Amino acid sequence: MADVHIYFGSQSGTAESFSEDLQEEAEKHGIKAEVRDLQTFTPEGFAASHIVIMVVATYGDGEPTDNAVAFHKWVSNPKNDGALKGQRFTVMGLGDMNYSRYNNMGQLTDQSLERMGGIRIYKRGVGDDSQDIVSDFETWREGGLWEHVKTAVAEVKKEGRCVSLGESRPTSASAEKPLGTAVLSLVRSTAELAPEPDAEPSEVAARFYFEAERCTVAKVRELRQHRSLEDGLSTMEVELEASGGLEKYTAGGTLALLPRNAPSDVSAVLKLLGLSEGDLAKQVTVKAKEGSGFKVKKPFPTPCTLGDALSLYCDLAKAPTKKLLTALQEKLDEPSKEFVGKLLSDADALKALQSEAVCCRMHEFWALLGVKGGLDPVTFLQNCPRQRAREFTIASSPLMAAKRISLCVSLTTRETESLESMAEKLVAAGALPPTAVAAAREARPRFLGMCSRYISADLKEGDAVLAKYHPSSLTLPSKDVPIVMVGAGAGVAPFRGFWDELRKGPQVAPAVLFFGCRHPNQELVGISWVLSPCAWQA
Ligand SMILES: Cc1cc2nc3c(=O)[nH]c(=O)nc-3n(C[C@H](O)[C@H](O)[C@H](O)COP(=O)(O)O)c2cc1C
Repeated sequence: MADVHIYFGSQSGTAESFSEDLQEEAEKHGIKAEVRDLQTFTPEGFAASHIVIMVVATYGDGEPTDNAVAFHKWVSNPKNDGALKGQRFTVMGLGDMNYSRYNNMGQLTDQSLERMGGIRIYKRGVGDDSQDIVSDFETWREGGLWEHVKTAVAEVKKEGRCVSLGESRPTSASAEKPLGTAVLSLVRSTAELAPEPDAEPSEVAARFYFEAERCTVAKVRELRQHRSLEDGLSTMEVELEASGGLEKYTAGGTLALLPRNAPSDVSAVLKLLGLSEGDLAKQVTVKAKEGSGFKVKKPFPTPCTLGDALSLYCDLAKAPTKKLLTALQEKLDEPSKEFVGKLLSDADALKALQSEAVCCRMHEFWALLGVKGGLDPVTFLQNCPRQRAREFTIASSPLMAAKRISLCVSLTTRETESLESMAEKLVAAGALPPTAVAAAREARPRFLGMCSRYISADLKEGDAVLAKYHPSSLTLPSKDVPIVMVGAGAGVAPFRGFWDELRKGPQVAPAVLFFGCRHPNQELVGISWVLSPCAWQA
């Protein structure tokens, strides 16, 4: 029975991975900890936890993540005051300083748990995703978290509280069957596929793959006259067929879209796995290690092609995580195995290679270690960091185009810090082999946003994408009042949808839209669709 339950509210996986780190660290401190997804929240189960660590992100406009909606509703209801009497808690909130309701969920959760009778055992942490959220998390954790948790564990034991396993168990979508271990395998064709066990997503990112709508791209259009990926002046208009859950979209809402890795990154990783382009058509399938009668947690929907697994569900634009390195280490040859061991025991060196400043991609990382092939494909697929959907504000209105959703996407790009200089330092420290410096010289010196690169360079009419709609609190005023809208670049997106609403709706008060752009000679196409409705201005 766990001493501590670590609950996470996460949309794109950060809070989830921080929770896993906390669990690992708790074990090192001799504390038994269990990570729980707030998706499985029940009032009885939560109240039965005597010590909780909450890691909660904020979404929308100060709102809970999808998996924390029920929990947030429950803790916000004053009728439940007192329901958590004596529960020990601490909260780590994740947010982004650029949002007006910065870290709202961390703050509200902290206040609510106290109001409900909980005892705060350690200060609330605040992580800012616009700066260095990992450092914020580490600073919070290292400021005395475990000492306070240990004291709380001792207090709870002294009070003689014991948690009955039955009442504290979270519920599960397919709870009837016991949970088995998922084992992936690769088969040559669909004819060789066996029936798969019942399954649920293994992590927050994976839930998106299972729940998103598969929709068709109706149009992709460049909004600038001079398109250049490298100078960052690519802005695209994308139109998607709004099917299924997307049909209820609203202007100003959010569309989350799953990107694909760059084909060159997929090819480079294929070589590392000892496979060729011909193998992309192979099928990835899952079974339960324990046999039939067990359900499993799947990392992504299967059966699927190896091509989809690598380009859609794995994030190949990142250096490997500790989890992937640990899983692959045993099957590596010397001296790569030894260097992986060194990086796993040197947290600073690994963190430097994973940093956003250098943006070392998957194949670039392995090149630094001198690994040219031989990584086990199944271990890689099972443990690779998962691809996250990226969110865009919708730039259309269902009043104008009920079955079409438009997005306006600018390429995100910047120079990276020199991987070569970093490699030199790590070679000098013995964390990388001497060949790493030459390998680092081959790395791409620019960061290109994962989803904006995909949309700018690869997406085309007729393609299928995975997308999910989220409502937003960004709406037009309900009263007929004068409106001023100001948007620069792709930031004009929600106002384009609002403009359409205003043209179709009963508004008589004047409205004006100011559009800002960098180069009058390069952005005429973008301006044309923004300015033409201005003629309507009252
Ligand atoms: C669409 C969207 C809306 C967000 N809204 C807020 C917000 O209102 N307040 C805030 O502090 N952070 C906000 N954030 C930032 C996230 O909370 C932050 O990136 C966090 O690290 C995400 O954690 P997760 O990966 O566990 O979901 C928002 C992020 C996105 C993508």
